[in-house]
Amino acid sequence: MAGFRDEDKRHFPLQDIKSVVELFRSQLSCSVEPNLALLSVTLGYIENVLTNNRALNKVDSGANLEPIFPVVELAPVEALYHKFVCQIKGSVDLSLFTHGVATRDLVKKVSDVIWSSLSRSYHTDRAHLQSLYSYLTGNRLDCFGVAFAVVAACQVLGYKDVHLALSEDHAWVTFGDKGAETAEVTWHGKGNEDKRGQPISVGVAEKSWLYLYGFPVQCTRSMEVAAMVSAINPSIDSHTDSIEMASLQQELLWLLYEMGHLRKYPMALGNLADLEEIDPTPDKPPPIQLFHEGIHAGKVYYNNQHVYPYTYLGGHYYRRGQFKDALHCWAQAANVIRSYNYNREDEEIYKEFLEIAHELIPNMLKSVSLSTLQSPALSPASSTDDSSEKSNGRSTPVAVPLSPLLNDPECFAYLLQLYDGICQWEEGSSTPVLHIGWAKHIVQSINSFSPQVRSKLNILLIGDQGEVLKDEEEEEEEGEKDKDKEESKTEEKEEPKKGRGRGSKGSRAIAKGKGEKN
Ligand SMILES: CC1(C)CN=C(N2CCN(c3ncnc4sc(CCF)cc34)CC2)S1
Repeated sequence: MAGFRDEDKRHFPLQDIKSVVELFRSQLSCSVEPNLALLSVTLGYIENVLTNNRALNKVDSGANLEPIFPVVELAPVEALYHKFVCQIKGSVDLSLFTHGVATRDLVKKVSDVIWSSLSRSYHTDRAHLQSLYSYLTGNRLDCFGVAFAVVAACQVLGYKDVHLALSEDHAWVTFGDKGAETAEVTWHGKGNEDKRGQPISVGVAEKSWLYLYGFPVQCTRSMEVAAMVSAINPSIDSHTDSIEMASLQQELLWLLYEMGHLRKYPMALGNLADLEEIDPTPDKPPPIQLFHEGIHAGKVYYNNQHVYPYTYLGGHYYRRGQFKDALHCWAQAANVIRSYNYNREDEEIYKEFLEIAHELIPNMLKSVSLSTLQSPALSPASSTDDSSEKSNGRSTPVAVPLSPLLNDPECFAYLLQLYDGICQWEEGSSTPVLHIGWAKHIVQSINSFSPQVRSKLNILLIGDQGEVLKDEEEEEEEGEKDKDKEESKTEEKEEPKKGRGRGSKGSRAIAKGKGEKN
C-alpha cells in the first residue's frame, strides 16, 4: 500500500475546507482504492486542531474568538501514516498467511495488534477517539475506531476483501470470498466481555437489534470513507461545536452523496440531513428528502430492519412542531423494533424509545394543551363577546376544546402502535423492557386524548397480502350471525392460529379513525 500519490500531494498544504474536499475527491475518483489510513490521519489531525479549546488557534475578531482553519502540511501526515504502516507490517508476519483473501486468523491477529497497543486505561466513550490520528498520537480509540483501524490495517497489508460492517450501535468486519465471513474485532458497550475473533451468528440468531437481523451496512472502501466522515465529531465541549469542523463534515458528506456512496448508508444520510437542518447548503436537496432517502434505503437494502431512519425523521418533525408526523414516524420505528427480542446489549435503542415516550411525547402533549389554552379565541380578555364580563363582573369559564392533535384518531392510533410495538418487542425477550414508569406515561398519554377520539377507533384487520380481512363492525355483525349458527353447526376443527411477529403469516391490525379513507 503506497502513501499519497503525486496527484494527492498537490493538494498539500491543506489551507481550507475546499482543499480537503478536493483531496477526498481525488482519493475517491481514481482507479486505486481510497487510502483509509491517510484520510483518517488527515481528518483526525484537523479535528484535533479545531476542537481543542486552546485559545491559540483562535483569532480575536472582536465579537467572538473565531478558530482559524489549520494549515496541514504533508510531512506530519505522511510521518504518521508511515508510523502506522511500520507498526502493522512489523507486527504481522505475512509469510504465515495466505495471499489473496484474508483468514479468520489474520483478522484476529490484526485485531490483537491494534488491541494490545491501546493505552492501558482511558475513558473509551470520550469524543475524538475515532480516528487513526488519535490511535497514532495517543494510543486511544473508541469501539468504532478499533473496528475502523482493523480494516485500515488490513488494507495496508493488501487485503481488499476485509470490510467494515455497521449496525446502528456496533461495528465488525466481513472478509473471505464474497465477504461471506464475519468477525468481531472490537468490544461493545460497558461490562460486556469482548467476543473478538468470533463470527456474528449468535447475535443474529438471538434476534437482537444490535445485529439488525443480519442486515447491517456492508461497506465498500468508499462507504468506509463515508463512515470516517460520519464519525467526525465537531464538538469542542458539551455546549459548543467547531463551525469549521461541522462545515467540513457537511461538505464531505455532500461529496460522498453526489458520488452515490451514501445510497446504502441510512445513518450517513441522517447525519447529513441533521447538518442541513442546522445550516442549509444553497441549491441542495432539503433535509426532508434526505431523511426519506434513508428510510427508502432501509426498506430496499435492509429489509426495513433499521430503526434510526424513522427516529431521525421523527426528531426532525418534532423539532419543527409537526407532531402528528413525528408520532407517525415513531409508530413506524416501533413497528420495526417489534420484530426483535430485547437483549441486554440493546440499551441504546431502549434509551431512544424511552426518550420518545417519557420526554418528547409528554412535552408534545403539554405544548399542544398549553397552546390551546392560550389561543386568542379562548382567552376571555380578547373574546369578542364580553357580555359575560358585564353581567356578573367575572368572566364565565370557557369550555376549552382539546387541540386538533388530541382530537385526531390517527394520532391516537399512532400512539397505540408505538406502545404496541414496544410491548411486542418485550414479548419473548430474555430481558424485560417495560417497568412501572412506562405505565405511568402510557396512561398519561392515552388520557390526554378526548373520550370521543378513543371511542372512534376502528381496528382494521389487514392480511399479509395487504387485503382488509374485516373491520370491527363486520366482526360484531358476524358475531351475531355466528351465534345463530352455533346451535346448528357441528363442531369443526379450527385452523391453528397463525403466529405473530416476523416471517409469520399472521394478520396485523391497523387502527384508523372511524370513517377514515383507506
Ligand atoms: C436518530 C439518532 C438518535 C440521531 N443520531 C444517530 N446516530 C448518530 C450517528 N451514528 C452513526 N452514524 C454513522 N455511522 C454509524 S456506525 C454506528 C455504529 C457504531 F459503529 C453508528 C453510526 C449513530 C446513530 S441515531
